[in-house]
Amino acid sequence: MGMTMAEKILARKAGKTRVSPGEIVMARVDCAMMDDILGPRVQIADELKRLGATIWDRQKVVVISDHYAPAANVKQAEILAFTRRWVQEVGIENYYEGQGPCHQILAEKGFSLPGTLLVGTDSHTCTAGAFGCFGTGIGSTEMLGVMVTGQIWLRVPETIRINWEGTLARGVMAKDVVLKTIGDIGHAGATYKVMEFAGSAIRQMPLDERMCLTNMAVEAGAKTGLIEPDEQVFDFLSTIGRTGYEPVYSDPDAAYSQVLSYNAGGLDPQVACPHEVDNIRSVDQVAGIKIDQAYLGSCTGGRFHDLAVAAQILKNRRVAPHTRLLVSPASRDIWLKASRAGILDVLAEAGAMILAPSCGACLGLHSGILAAGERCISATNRNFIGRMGSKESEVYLASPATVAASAVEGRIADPRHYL
Ligand SMILES: CC(C)[C@H](C(=O)O)[C@@H](O)C(=O)O
Ligand code: SF4
Repeated sequence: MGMTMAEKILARKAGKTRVSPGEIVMARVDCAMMDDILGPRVQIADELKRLGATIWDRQKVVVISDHYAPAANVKQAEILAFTRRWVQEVGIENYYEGQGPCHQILAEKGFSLPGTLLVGTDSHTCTAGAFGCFGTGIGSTEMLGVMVTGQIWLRVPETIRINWEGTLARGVMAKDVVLKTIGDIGHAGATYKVMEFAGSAIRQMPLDERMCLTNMAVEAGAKTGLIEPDEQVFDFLSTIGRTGYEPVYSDPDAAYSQVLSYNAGGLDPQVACPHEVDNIRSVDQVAGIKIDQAYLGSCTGGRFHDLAVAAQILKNRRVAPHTRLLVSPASRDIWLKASRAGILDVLAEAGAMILAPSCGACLGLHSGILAAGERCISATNRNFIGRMGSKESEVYLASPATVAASAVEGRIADPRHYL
């Protein structure tokens, strides 16, 4: 019996030749990421001091201040100041602040490497799976253990194989693929499993799009999402000078707990309605619903490809007068690239507010909070009650294309009419 790529990575990290689902292993971590919310200031720094412990390998630790940066109030500013001081004090060189959501930064800086194990104090650490890296979110207590030992115990998850074959229609994006998948299996449909995305539609996707798929795996409860790495991944890593990793691939006779198969050509744009990610409708079922805000951004929907598609739709058009379009590029690099390509100009000319790369509006912390009774269509990954502001606001999740088309009409709209 063969192994899935998740099993192969965990076997490697546990120093074993093979592992099976259900088995508990002690795995060596390749990279440990802490963000500003659940990172050093949530006792990790204090406990390390109390234990008199040192960090197992500072080169393998990355700290990213993204949720609170730039600070919206004194409390956030204090947390950022604490985090900054701490990395200095303990000598962590991999510190990034205000450059964008951590999962995008981990990818850009080459910490999401094929065949490796990455843990982070943020649930969307699964984003790294687009690079063939087993990335998973852990709590702060668990992270304290990793800081001291460099190891973590994990139960080997079962894997669900999700095949998408064929070619997506124009105006249909990875976000639609993942919303459709989660709509079918439910928001707990992959609990503690791996979602392995495969098939010709996935292979055709740019890396930016693949990251949207793996990013949302946790929204179905998955331990991680994975995609077999290919030339696109290797080429990207070589441009940033990362070498020496060893990719893994699933064996043809690997065992899956479930196999789902889809025809990409038949997919319509999808929308997740309030207040659950699996409350899915196709766009034509909800078209016409009035919106107050449209949001393009986050570690799900603020990458270069997302902004480029939105700009195609918004070029020579205007955001509807009663609607706000907010754009937060997912990193400083994306901000610069989009700026140089003229994309930010197109968006701003259409009436968009261009914001700093940050988590801000995605989780209702700052830069775009919703008032009671307001409705937002968002390229992000969560639409829980109150996620982006008031408990009496509503969030609809959709692709960047659908968000852009909706901004033009001021109502939920089908992007295929604009492309
Ligand atoms: C704040 C943080 C713990 C959280 C997460 O883990 O995902 C956040 O990034 C989110 O998207 O809700
Ligand atoms: S989902 Fe939103 S809040 Fe969470 S890491 Fe991504 S951008 Fe930040």
